[in-house]
Amino acid sequence: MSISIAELRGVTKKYKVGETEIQALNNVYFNVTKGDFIVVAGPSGSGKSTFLNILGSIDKPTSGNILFNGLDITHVNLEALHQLRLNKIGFVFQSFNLVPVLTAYENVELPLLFKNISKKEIKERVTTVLEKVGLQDRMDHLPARLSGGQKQRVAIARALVGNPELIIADEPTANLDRKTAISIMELITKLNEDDKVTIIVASHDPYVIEKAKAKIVIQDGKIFKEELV
Ligand SMILES: Nc1ncnc2c1ncn2[C@@H]1O[C@H](COP(=O)(O)OP(=O)(O)OP(=O)(O)O)[C@@H](O)[C@H]1O
Repeated sequence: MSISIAELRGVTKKYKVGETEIQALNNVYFNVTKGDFIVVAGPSGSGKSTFLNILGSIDKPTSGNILFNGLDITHVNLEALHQLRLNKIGFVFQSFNLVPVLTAYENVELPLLFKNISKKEIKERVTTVLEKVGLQDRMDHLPARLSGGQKQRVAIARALVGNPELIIADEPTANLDRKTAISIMELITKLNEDDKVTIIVASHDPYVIEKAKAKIVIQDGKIFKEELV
């Protein structure tokens, strides 16, 4: 039986820009289940980031419901959403979003500082996850002294360090050269295959699409195609 991690039920998202209303998502139903590795494709501006942000509770829908682990979280308070993101979801962004004045180690450590975990355990977890992404010899480097691929590995380590149930990656290879993009996707694929991490990733990149186990396409705010890759 498949276990639901995150689910959208009839989700619509509208943005207002001056007098104009933009409908970024239009009555979307979708369920991410445990162990999935889904790629979200679709043209620029079709609603991929909006879809991921709502799935990851970074953003709220205009109407419709969001469930996480089967519980309706549409109307829970900000503190509960913060705890959900901290404990259950890891985010990876196209532009890495690292804190420039913190080292690789400190960037990965950051989410754990909001949790009640001993210093010893924090050190063990940060070191283990940085080793997993192959950065054991770059822990003390500031982001400015890392390559694009290394920065994205730090971001992946930061997303993983809290042992999340779901990793959401928004165009994780878009700012990387081909070779680096391939090594980042190999890492993400391995996380899904070996550690059974549930992954949903937005991308136009054919290599990313090829690696995923399933694909959905969003166009004009609707999911119009769902197929196994
Ligand atoms: N904060 C916002 N305010 C107003 N309009 C927005 C906002 N965020 C997104 N939009 C609009 O919503 C639509 C969907 O945008 P979204 O970023 O979700 O698309 P996308 O598929 O991720 O695009 P891309 O592939 O270019 O990143 C677009 O028309 C965009 O201009």
